[in-house]
Amino acid sequence: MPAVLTVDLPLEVLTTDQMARADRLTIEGGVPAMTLMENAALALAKATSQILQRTSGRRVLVLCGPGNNGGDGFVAASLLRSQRYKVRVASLARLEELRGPAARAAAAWPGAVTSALECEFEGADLVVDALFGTGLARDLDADACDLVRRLNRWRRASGQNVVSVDIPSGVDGTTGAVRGAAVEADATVTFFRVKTGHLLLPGRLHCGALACAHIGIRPSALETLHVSTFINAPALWRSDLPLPQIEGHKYSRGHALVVSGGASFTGAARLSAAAALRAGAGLVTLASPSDALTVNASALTSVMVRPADGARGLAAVLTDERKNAVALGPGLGVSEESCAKVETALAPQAYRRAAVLDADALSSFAHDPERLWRATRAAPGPVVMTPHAGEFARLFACCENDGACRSKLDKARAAARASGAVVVYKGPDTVVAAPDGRASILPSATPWLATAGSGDALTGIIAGLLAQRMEGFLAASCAVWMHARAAEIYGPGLIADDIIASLPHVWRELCGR
Ligand SMILES: NC(=O)C1=CN([C@@H]2O[C@H](COP(=O)(O)OP(=O)(O)OC[C@H]3O[C@@H](n4cnc5c(N)ncnc54)[C@H](OP(=O)(O)O)[C@@H]3O)[C@@H](O)[C@H]2O)[C@@H](O)CC1
Ligand SMILES: Nc1ncnc2c1ncn2[C@@H]1O[C@H](COP(=O)(O)OP(=O)(O)O)[C@@H](O)[C@H]1O
Ligand SMILES: [K+]
Repeated sequence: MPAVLTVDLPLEVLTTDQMARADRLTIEGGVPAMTLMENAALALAKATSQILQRTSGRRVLVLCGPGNNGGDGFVAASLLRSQRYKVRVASLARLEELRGPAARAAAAWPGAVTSALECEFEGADLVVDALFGTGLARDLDADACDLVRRLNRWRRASGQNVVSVDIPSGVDGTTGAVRGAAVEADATVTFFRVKTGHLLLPGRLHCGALACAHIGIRPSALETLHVSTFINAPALWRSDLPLPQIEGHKYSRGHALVVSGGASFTGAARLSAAAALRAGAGLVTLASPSDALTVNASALTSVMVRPADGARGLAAVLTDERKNAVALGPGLGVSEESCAKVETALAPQAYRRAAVLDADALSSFAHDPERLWRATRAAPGPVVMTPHAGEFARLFACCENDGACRSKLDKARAAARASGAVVVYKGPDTVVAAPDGRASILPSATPWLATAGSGDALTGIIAGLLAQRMEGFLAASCAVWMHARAAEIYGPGLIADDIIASLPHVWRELCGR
């Protein structure tokens, strides 16, 4: 998928069940199913024709499936034919098996229909994939898998374009999983709202450029769907973004405390501390074990350093109420002492202190996650946890193995519910989930982010935003986006320090100056 961090897509993201309800409500409200299908086909034909004009192609092969996704294909085929493209149609089902609007769409197609299983791709300049959409209910059978794999091989060998209707056939629209085999598309035109399967891996990698078309479903349909999943884009959190005020001062921008590891593990916490400052915290202090004080102090300028040995030392530093956000984990070490430090940082207080837990602050509880959750649930302020897949598996095995958790999104939500914390489940499709059920999915991220210290920088950005009193879920979502955008702006060759150096460019974009 091309970079879409700054592309406009509607924020709400639906499951296939929610989309089916939106369809049903609209049809019950008086919009005929055929009208929705015609609108969907119009958008599809427009996108297809734009690609054909760009590539000077004229010959289109439309592959139609047994449901309404295939119906969209038949209507689009008729539209493209009326625009004088040379269109062939191949169907997976026998025409007499089609029902409802799909049957009517097929009956209105004036040309021949061949069998999709036997069709040749040679001679096509573009293939429209209208085999399966949001109604995919099980794995593709062997014949359909074979067809999809042949299509993918032809696309790679010929360099021609494939446009998928609604979702690449074979991708589960809700989980993003591949059900046997899945079409690799250059572009996907979906309808009304993006589905979770478009954003979660591996589904996202099959979509190509994703466009979302209006087909006559009113946005008010969203009210009855209780949508709680959103694309992680500035529109989600921009109005809550903390900006320095003319009448403000450094203390009004918050004071983040980052906890350093021992003498040979200090770099990670320094990255977090620098990132917290760049994210806008007015002050950042590094709480350092005495044996690491010199190395930390000699490597820092705008970040302050204070001695703090063990959990007691940390408690002493934290008596200063102005230190309103604390970050622990990077370089902390996996140990009982780290557990004690986390419990100290989360200890109930009369004032609201936010916390970010990453890396060793999570792994130290791998043998007893319930102990961590007792602390996170009792914490006086928002808690954000930032596990990568390995840390998530260690800490949230119960959510990993729960049969009801079918996707990364489900797992992150279950983890947030269990812990009472905001969970940032990192990776190329980072999911942020809040205990109240809200979730965001990052729509793209450069793989250059997979570099040592990158997660430490993210921890710091979250801490910096929390110090400025941004709400937990929004702060975590915003930090994940800023981190990815900083990397996107910097480009190839990125190392963790560059993410931090690139943050002023991200701020400039967000502030519009
Ligand atoms: N509703 C609306 O108003 C609008 C809907 N729109 C369009 O409709 C699409 C949804 O249509 P849909 O619900 O008919 O499902 P669809 O994706 O075509 O597939 C279901 C068919 O496939 C079958 N089937 C399933 N899995 C299978 C498998 N593994 N292997 C083989 N067969 C399998 C299943 O049969 P069954 O499970 O009953 O055996 C059924 O026949 C949506 O993506 C959008 O493009 C737009 O026009 C806008 C308005
Ligand atoms: N392939 C990838 N594509 C995009 N982002 C990635 C990829 N791999 C990792 N990331 C991101 O990079 C960061 C790595 O964090 P983490 O694994 O904790 O690294 P470290 O421990 O070295 O700091 C996370 O924000 C993660 O989402
Ligand atoms: K499709």
